[in-house]
Amino acid sequence: MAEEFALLGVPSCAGTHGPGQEKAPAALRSAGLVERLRAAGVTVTDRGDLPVVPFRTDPDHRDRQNLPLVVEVVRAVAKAVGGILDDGAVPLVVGGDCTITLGVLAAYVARRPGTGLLYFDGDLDLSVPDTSRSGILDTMVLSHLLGEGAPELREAGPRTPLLGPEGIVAFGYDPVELGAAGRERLGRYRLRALPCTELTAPVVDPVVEARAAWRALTADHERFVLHFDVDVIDSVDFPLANFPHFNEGLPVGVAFECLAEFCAAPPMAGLVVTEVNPDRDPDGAMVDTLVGALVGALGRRVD
Ligand SMILES: NC(=[NH2+])NCCC[C@H](N)C(=O)O
Repeated sequence: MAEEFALLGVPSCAGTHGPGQEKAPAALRSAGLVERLRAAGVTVTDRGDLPVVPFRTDPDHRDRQNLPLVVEVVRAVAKAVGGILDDGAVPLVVGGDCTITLGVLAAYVARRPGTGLLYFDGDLDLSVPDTSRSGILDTMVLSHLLGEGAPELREAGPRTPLLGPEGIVAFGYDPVELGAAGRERLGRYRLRALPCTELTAPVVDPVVEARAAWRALTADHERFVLHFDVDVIDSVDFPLANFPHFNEGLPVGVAFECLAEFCAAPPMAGLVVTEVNPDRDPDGAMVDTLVGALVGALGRRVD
């Protein structure tokens, strides 16, 4: 039976640095995401959007900004993605900030415990409230998946930790943003994580590395969720992400080739796209290019 994708928009800025990402699901739809996927032979249904959560700061809780709101969105995502999985479809979740991936994993862990996470992101997001300067929760996604940080968030899924370190492979992170606490966690958990700097070295073939990354993850996991944060792309090339990485990250073509490699992998069982900020793209050209890359990547699953 043909694989069916189910598109879910999560227009939330609850856990991030500024406004704009709440417009991403609508922008991707206007750029023809659903129609272009269908034209490429991908079966997709549109499940609509969760409620819009506009950006705000939280001066009363500076180290864990908007925590109750982030938890609410995570729970709503878990419920909606759970429904998609129960229907036998493959979630295609469009954020929204990166905290939504906690909800996606909560849904998988409850139903399909042998699921790993390929974290294709410009940041490792290993901060916790106690040491974070910004208190922005989308910088703390992996730490909460691993069972650290704010109890309300790390305990929002069916088990804590939601994932062990062996359940995660990170790909393309920017070491400049890591910080001392992140470096300590990276070492302590022995996380499998390949920085962007190692992917852009002259002798390295990034697609070969991408293949090795998903294969390593699926050596002991039946399937994986692909988290794709567009901030893994160098902002000089493609300044669409909410949090910029100028002269860091992957060249746009390399990022899209790796995206295609991950998306074509048979064990890829769900895709989350985060940090798309249409305010950074007034003429819509980058959103259009991104839709083309997503369609090309998912189209590779169709024979
Ligand atoms: N997930 C991200 N955008 N991370 C970038 C890190 C940003 C900065 N160090 C902060 O804590 O706010």
